[in-house]
Amino acid sequence: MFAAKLSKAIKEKNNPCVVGLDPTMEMMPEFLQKKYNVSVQKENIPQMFLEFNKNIIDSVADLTPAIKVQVAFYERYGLAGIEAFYETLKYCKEKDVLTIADVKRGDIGSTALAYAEGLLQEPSIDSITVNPLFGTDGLTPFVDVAKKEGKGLFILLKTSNPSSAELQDLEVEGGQKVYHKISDIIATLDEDCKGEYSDMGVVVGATHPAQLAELRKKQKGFMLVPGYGAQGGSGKDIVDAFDDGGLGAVVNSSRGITSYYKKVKADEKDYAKFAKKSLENMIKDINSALAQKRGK
Ligand SMILES: O=c1ccn([C@@H]2O[C@H](COP(=O)(O)O)[C@@H](O)[C@H]2O)c(=O)[nH]1
Repeated sequence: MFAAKLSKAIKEKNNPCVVGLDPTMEMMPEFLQKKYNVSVQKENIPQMFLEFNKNIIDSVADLTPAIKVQVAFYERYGLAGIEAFYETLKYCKEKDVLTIADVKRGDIGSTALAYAEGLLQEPSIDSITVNPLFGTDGLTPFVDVAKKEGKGLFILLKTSNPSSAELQDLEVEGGQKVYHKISDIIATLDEDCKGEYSDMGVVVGATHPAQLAELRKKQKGFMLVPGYGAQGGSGKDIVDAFDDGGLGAVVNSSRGITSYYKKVKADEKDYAKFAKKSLENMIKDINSALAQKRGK
């Protein structure tokens, strides 16, 4: 059900680009810092983040099929930060935008079930990211709850960071690498999938174009592709994450969108307008790379 909703939203908005809301103090316009008096009242930081996020959501909601919210940037500020995380997710849903809670959870089965129920039974969360390091019995509770709730998973498969090869590319058996083994396990999680795409998706970085192509052929779920923009990925790097109809993947950019006003030295009052501008640039880049691929 999640994958079907995501496909529908991508088609309606003609856009597979996802906005990431990972707020930091450095990202905040000075006028907001003053408004919330955060140099004195640090406890106001989460409320400031929430206002920052809401203005960006208002600005991009018509364009983006989904918004990814990385929990670390909220947990950093304790209970009030966690409240801002959930308020951000709720606001996305009010604006009819699907949500990806980037929580990267994973544990032994009993704990995984607690994580899965806590997150996937929350109405404002449509999908979460999951860490597969515990193997099948650590993944099964997430899969079971996701199926029951009609929610989606994005399971880490080949991450975007420079050191991802240290473990994920280790050779295991018959020339296979660790990420191949993870891919095989994920492929077994939804064998009875009837939809066009499985709700059991994967995360593969935009910084790994060859693996995007390879894993697109093996995986039945949507690909969440982080690493565009701030980490160096571009439209031409990610085209093979998509099927011929331009579906099957969403590409995330966080800092590249929310900090764009700083990059182009725009008036800080216009930060949300420039977030939209950056998203429009990203959409153009990706849609033209996809059109070029189709034209080949
Ligand atoms: O392999 C991964 C998995 C997750 N991420 C997350 O995506 C965003 C990327 O932020 P940018 O500012 O666009 O670089 C961030 O929330 C990461 O935690 C990833 O980058 N790579």
